[in-house]
Amino acid sequence: MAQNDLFPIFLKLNTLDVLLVGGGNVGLEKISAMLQNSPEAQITVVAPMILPALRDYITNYPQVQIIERGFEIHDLNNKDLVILATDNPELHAEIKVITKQRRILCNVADTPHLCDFYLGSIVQKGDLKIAISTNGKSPTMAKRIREFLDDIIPDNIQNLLDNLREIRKSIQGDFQEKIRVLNEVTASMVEKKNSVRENQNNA
Ligand SMILES: C[C@@]1(CC(=O)O)c2cc3[nH]c(cc4nc(cc5[nH]c(cc(n2)[C@H]1CCC(=O)O)[C@@](C)(CC(=O)O)[C@@H]5CCC(=O)O)C(CC(=O)O)=C4CCC(=O)O)c(CCC(=O)O)c3CC(=O)O
Ligand SMILES: NC(=O)C1=CN([C@@H]2O[C@H](COP(=O)(O)OP(=O)(O)OC[C@H]3O[C@@H](n4cnc5c(N)ncnc54)[C@H](O)[C@@H]3O)[C@@H](O)[C@H]2O)C=CC1
Repeated sequence: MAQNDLFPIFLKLNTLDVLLVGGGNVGLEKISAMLQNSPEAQITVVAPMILPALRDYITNYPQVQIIERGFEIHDLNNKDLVILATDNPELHAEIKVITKQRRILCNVADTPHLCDFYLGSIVQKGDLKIAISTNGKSPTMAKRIREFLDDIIPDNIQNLLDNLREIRKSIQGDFQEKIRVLNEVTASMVEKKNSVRENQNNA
């Protein structure tokens, strides 16, 4: 079976400097994906034309900076991540060469072969966050799975997480003992799934 070789990580965008090149519809999609997840993300947008909807969107995020002009190479200075979202594929290819030389991770919207990383579909329920990727095969399927998971994961999952955090803090004993207690108190979460499976198998 084909395998998804991507390695998911969860970035702290408030501690990184992101450059978004392009401020149109695709730029708006990418910046809202970042800010919905990391409202304090440090983002600079550079583009000669900024979509009014993007300008409106970032009024809630005073740390986001806009530079209204075409991309210049020095825009890459002190950047950790770059997202390219202009309507100029040649420019994307040129910038990608430089980011590679400078070892800055780069996502080129809608151009998988130029990406060092992909954006995922994200389920958010309080502190719980699930990132979904289809290995670039079908972003629409990723979106649908997000909607499905969002629907079935209860909103009060946060209470459960908060309780587990308290239990985690209160357990005495060594590391092994901690793992044993936490496995025990969460066992019912998987037992339920197993019993559904058994019922299905018996049916
Ligand atoms: C490889 C990747 C690279 C990247 O951009 O990071 C990529 C590539 C491409 N997207 C394309 C199109 C669409 N992308 C979306 C939506 C999303 N795309 C996202 C990620 C990714 N898109 C990365 C792989 C993720 C994975 O591994 O699954 C999501 C998950 C995250 C985000 O962008 O925030 C976000 C859903 C967020 C959500 O709602 O949960 C929709 C649907 C819609 O908007 O409703 C469409 C139209 C329908 C369709 O084509 O499916 C095209 C064709 C462009 C063209 O036709 O010209 C390419 C290029 C190609 O495939 O070659
Ligand atoms: N809008 C969409 O949902 C989709 C768009 N695409 C493609 O993606 C590309 C981008 O789409 P949109 O965001 O809708 O286009 P757009 O026209 O709304 O935005 C393009 C942005 O790139 C900026 N730009 C152009 N040259 C630049 C430069 N030298 N430096 C910095 N910024 C520069 C423009 O100022 C503008 O902000 C297009 O090629 C489009 O065909 C593909 C699939 C879907």
